[in-house]
Amino acid sequence: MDQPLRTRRGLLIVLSSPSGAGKSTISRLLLQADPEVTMSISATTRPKRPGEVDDVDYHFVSEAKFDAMIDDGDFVEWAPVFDHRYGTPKAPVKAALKSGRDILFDIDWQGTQQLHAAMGEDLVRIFILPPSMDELERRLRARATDSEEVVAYRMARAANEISHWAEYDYVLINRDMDACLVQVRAIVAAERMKRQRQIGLVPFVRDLVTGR
Ligand SMILES: Nc1nc2c(ncn2[C@@H]2O[C@H](COP(=O)(O)OP(=O)(O)O)[C@@H](O)[C@H]2O)c(=O)[nH]1
Ligand SMILES: Nc1ncnc2c1ncn2[C@@H]1O[C@H](COP(=O)(O)OP(=O)(O)O)[C@@H](O)[C@H]1O
Repeated sequence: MDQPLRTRRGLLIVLSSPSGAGKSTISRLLLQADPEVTMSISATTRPKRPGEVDDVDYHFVSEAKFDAMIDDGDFVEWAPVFDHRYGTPKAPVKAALKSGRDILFDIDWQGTQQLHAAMGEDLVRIFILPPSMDELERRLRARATDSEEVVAYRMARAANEISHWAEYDYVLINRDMDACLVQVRAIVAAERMKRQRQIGLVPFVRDLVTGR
């Protein structure tokens, strides 16, 4: 009898934020905590940072390969960000949704708008704000993966990314990482229940009232 309760459509969960606000960290913690969530691994033309692993953090590809992926219709969305291009491969998204699993996207506001246009119904958009611009800069430096120049460029672009905050369904302030993760998990839990009500509960309620 509990089988229908688990039947639900997969969610498309988007996390966006200015660079350094904490979305990669929150994504990693959510994936560790919740086996029903898979990560969408983007393709990018940006160089690999120290510690990043190809096909785990990103699919690091050449400009020519990225062009070919566009031409082949491999992306559900793609956009230029910080002088590089980033795109979401279509096939893993389809596979996750078909199997009823949720898929998590760490993408910017441009990609979020495109996903919304393509598959808005099951999209859950979460925007992460830093507690202050000073703290954002401190986190970018503390991460110690980017040069001074790259940090300055990302700070200069932060206000533009933040200007899209109101296009999101939920807006969180990442002061404390644990508290922020609790909030993200609460959102995911509530959004799942919404879909269960729409799909999984229909046969359950039918059997309930007919006494089967
Ligand atoms: N539209 C789009 N944006 C992406 C994609 N992958 C990553 N991004 C965004 O590109 C921006 C830069 O990402 P990254 O170079 O990893 O820097 P970080 O945000 O500082 O970790 C971030 O805002 C990401 O959310 C993608 O597939 N599509
Ligand atoms: N709530 C927080 N408090 C303190 N440091 C944080 C917090 N959230 C993230 N960080 C740190 O800030 C840096 C940037 O976080 P990251 O997840 O890489 O950001 P993004 O993916 O948004 O660019 C990392 O060193 C991370 O450990």
